[in-house]
Amino acid sequence: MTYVIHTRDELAGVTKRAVTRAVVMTMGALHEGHRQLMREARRRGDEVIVTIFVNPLQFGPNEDFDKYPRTLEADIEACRAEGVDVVFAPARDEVYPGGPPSITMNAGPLGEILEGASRPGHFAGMLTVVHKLLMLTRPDLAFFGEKDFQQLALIRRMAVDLELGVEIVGVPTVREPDGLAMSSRNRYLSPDERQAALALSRALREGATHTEAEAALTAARKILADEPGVRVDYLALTGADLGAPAAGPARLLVAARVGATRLIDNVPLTLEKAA
Ligand SMILES: Nc1ncnc2c1ncn2[C@@H]1O[C@H](COP(=O)(O)OP(=O)(O)OP(=O)(O)O)[C@@H](O)[C@H]1O
Ligand SMILES: CC(C)(CO)[C@@H](O)C(=O)[O-]
Ligand code: BAL
Repeated sequence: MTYVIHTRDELAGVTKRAVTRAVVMTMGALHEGHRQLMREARRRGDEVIVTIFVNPLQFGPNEDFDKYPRTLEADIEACRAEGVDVVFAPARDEVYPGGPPSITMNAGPLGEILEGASRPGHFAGMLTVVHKLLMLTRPDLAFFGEKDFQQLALIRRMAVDLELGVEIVGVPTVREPDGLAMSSRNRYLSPDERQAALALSRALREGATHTEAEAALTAARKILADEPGVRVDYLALTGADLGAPAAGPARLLVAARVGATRLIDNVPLTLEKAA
């Protein structure tokens, strides 16, 4: 029997596998946010793979690659507790056997704004390793957190633009009871800095109570300005696709330094009126 097919839906029908494989990519130092991704992956996948790899390619020369927390034993325990089937924790040479790759991803215009403006090359390095890890693990589903909202948008874009044949699933941000977005980098904060860092989620929460763009930004800006321990890198209001804000679903995003630690956060909001 020879099938001749003409549409991508038909192609998906003939290439569909019996088992649904789900992947969660991480840099380790796992917390409840990562565990939520694993639970979603477990719920939708027959097989769950967690990757743990601190990717040198996405760190700038003055960033925290060397001091990034590495807690492999505890991470494996967390994966076990979530019923993960496979933990893939490769060494650098395993991912980049020939040294740094000469062919890499270009993150396009969306990779140049916000995080991309502050961290040149970050998204190209991130997309390159995500693409490699997708090729190595060959999943049907891949789970990423909304905490890294621009990253999630870029990975979705790459999957569509390059026909990667993987469904990218976004998972809402998991927060500490006091509102702080969970992040491996929260470990760097002193008790005073952690207190100051609460201004980020407080500002976003307050901003999101407004339905007019300028009012949302002004409210968030004021809360950030009132916290001397926080140095804002950017506060931005965008459409839900990170484009210009219009009436409807939008996103309020912040990046700031608290001491030496750079944190990001974002929340959804709905605008009645654009800026
Ligand atoms: N609080 C969170 N809620 C939901 N998903 C999260 C949260 N924090 C991280 N993730 C997601 O977990 C995946 C792995 O992220 P990563 O290992 O970089 O953790 P991280 O806490 O974001 O670390 P970092 O502090 O270095 O930014 C990403 O898809 C990221 O968006
Ligand atoms: C997606 C990722 C694992 C790629 O290194 C990283 O950027 C992260 O942990 O968010
Ligand atoms: N959590 C996003 C990866 C990074 O900051 O390098």
